[in-house]
Amino acid sequence: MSVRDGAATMATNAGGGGGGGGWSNDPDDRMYLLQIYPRLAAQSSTCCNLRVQKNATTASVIADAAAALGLDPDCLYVLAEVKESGGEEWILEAGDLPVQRVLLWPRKAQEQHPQSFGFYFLLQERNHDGSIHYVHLPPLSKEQEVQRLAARGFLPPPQDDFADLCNLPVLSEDSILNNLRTRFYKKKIYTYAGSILVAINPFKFLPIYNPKYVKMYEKHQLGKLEPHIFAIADVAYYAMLRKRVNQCIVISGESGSGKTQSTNFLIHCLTALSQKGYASGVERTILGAGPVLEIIISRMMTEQATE
Ligand SMILES: Nc1ncnc2c1ncn2[C@@H]1O[C@H](COP(=O)(O)OP(=O)(O)OP(=O)(O)O)[C@@H](O)[C@H]1O
Repeated sequence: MSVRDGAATMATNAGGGGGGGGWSNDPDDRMYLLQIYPRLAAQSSTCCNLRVQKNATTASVIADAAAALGLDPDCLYVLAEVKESGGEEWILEAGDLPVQRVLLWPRKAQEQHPQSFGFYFLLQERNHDGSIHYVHLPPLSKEQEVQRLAARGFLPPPQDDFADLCNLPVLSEDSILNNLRTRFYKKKIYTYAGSILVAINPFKFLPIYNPKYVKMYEKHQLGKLEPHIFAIADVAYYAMLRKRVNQCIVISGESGSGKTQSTNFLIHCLTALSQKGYASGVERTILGAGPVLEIIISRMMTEQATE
């Protein structure tokens, strides 16, 4: 492929990574900005900014880039599309449409594509025997790739903890325990698994059970706020009012895990919700019945086990 006059393109400034916005308002003659980096024997650090139409071919883009960069028109050049995130460098055919490639890149890299974004075009000479020198960029691990894309703003920053275990990118015993541990160290003792609440006993008082929290979780859709036992109480309470059907909250866990304490928090929230006044004699009565109920239930279970 030799350099020839480009039919569809207009060369603008050579040099610098800027180049202004590349999009015209009229969809028919919309111009797209291509930033092309030369990788030549006589290396220059300048980049060439071209404004081209959507149907500009690789051949015409090469011709314009060579003209804009003042390169020898008798030499053979190729245009390579670089996608660092995939460790990929792809030589375009003469008839390929570079703008179509750009439109498949992450949005941020579409209007401006400086090399630092990892998506760009390279202009390089063909070898003397006509062959093309492919360069394989060192492949990135999945983790590195995600980090780089996040650093460049193509992906949201990686989360180090998830309020709902269902959102974990990898679901395994390790990832679940790591997530619960990370949250626990941040004093987040509650985590959802869908509509189930996992609670880890902090063995110390946390200031997250005062009336302000009852109010905050009232009539809130599960999952909208940080996981909390009051959110479970609230969902059960309003489901009972709406459906006019008794609701049941199952609390399970090993001895000392905090079942009694969680029951107390639930009763506290339920009585507050039902009375709309937060000092309640009803709460005291129900809480007082708790130990009696516990003895009855434990007795029933022992009897069942011995039958
Ligand atoms: N959310 C919490 N915040 C502060 N302390 C807690 C919390 N949950 C549990 N605890 C404390 O942990 C201890 C054990 O809790 P609890 O008695 O509720 O466990 P349990 O699961 O009911 O135990 P068992 O099954 O043996 O009756 C208690 O001293 C309790 O105050």
